[in-house]
Amino acid sequence: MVPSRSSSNPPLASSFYGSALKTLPNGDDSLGDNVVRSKILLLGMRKCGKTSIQEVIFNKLPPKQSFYLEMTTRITKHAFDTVIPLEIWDCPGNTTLETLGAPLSQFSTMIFVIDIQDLYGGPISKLLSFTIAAYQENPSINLEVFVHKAEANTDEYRIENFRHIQQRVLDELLDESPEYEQIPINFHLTSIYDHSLHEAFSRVLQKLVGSLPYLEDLLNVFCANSQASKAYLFDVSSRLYVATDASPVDHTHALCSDYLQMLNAFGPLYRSLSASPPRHTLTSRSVVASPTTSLPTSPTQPLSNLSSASSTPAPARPPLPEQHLSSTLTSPSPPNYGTLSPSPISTQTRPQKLKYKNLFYPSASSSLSHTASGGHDTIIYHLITPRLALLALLPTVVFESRRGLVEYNVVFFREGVQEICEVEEESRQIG
Ligand SMILES: Nc1nc2c(ncn2[C@@H]2O[C@H](COP(=O)(O)OP(=O)(O)OP(=O)(O)O)[C@@H](O)[C@H]2O)c(=O)[nH]1
Repeated sequence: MVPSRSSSNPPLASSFYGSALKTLPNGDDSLGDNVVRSKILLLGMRKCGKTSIQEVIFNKLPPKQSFYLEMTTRITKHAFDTVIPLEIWDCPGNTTLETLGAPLSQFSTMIFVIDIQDLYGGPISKLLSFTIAAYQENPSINLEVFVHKAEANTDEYRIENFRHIQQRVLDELLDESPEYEQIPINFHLTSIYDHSLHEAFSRVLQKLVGSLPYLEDLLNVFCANSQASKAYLFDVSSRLYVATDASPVDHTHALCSDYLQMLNAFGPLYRSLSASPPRHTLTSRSVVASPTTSLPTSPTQPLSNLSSASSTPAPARPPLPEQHLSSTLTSPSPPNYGTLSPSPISTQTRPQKLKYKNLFYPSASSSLSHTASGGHDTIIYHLITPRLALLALLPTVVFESRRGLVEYNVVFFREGVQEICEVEEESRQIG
């Protein structure tokens, strides 16, 4: 089936687990869903790949099918719910400041797409006019440039063209006025045919998530206490990572993204099975659906603290079991696993949050062949909220010997993330 961009019938995609993308009917200004959405403006010349970017990330369009997308003739607004609600404006190639029909101050982010194979004169002068106007109207706007279709160039030309575009934009801004030198513009090399697009868009998204430092703190603590070498909090549907721990993002991003894609593809096959309680082992050892997890109680911190942008240190809540795993690893006598059996993670009767009540949290794991360091790693997946999942890598030996404790740490991690998400949602409710 050829995907059409001109359809005015929402939704394009939705699912219970995962994010939902809705296309707003032409002319509609809002979804009427009473939430404040962060608006992202997607601009560029004709055929530079704007709609492909939006469709591949948010509507699971197979990249090769982007060839059949029709030309965008009117501004199309897409609403997408992840850790924060987004509204993406896909603009036709001939959009100007006058025809945009909205002040640039409304937007949190402007993404300007430049085809790496294009002649750069036209796109760059358009980029400059939007950048200067955006900066004057809204100095705090995030300005992002996607140098797109990067895979079409050889490695050598890709980097050369990327640098050339970057330099030319900065030079021309400076020519306009010396004060524009300070405009912060971020450049990304992207392609729908590899992971670069998801990685770049993830970085764009992260700048909009006010609670990012807290999510990162939770991931750092999880990694430290579970001996994980890397952990990501992914939006399940779009496969954008909304946060990661402090270690550098490397090839593990592609690994986790591919694993999530595989689970997204096969997950629905298991859903009906896992609907019946209590727990079902779905494959020999790799995919497990757990029933609703009862979350351990811990003292509640005022939720407003979590969302404040002040320099307050990491919130007192959620209290992850500090050193829990590491201390037991060095403990001479084996810990009492008691209620720490792998799945269900905890069966204690604890107060549950209404919002996440009656949900079940599938998990999965797979052991990987030799890693660069020569050892074996295991990749784990745990659903954290209906939209977010934790993906992490840890040594297989740790996973096999201390799986219960790793999963116990996941319970605390989940509780922390759920609270942060609740705060984000509350702060964006209108009325
Ligand atoms: N090689 C390559 N082609 C791409 C990439 N992204 C998009 N394309 C192709 O570029 C062409 C135009 O893509 P669109 O998404 O329709 O571009 P657009 O900017 O929305 O076009 P208009 O609606 O005319 O403004 C299609 O043939 C896509 O398959 C990419 O990363 N690499």
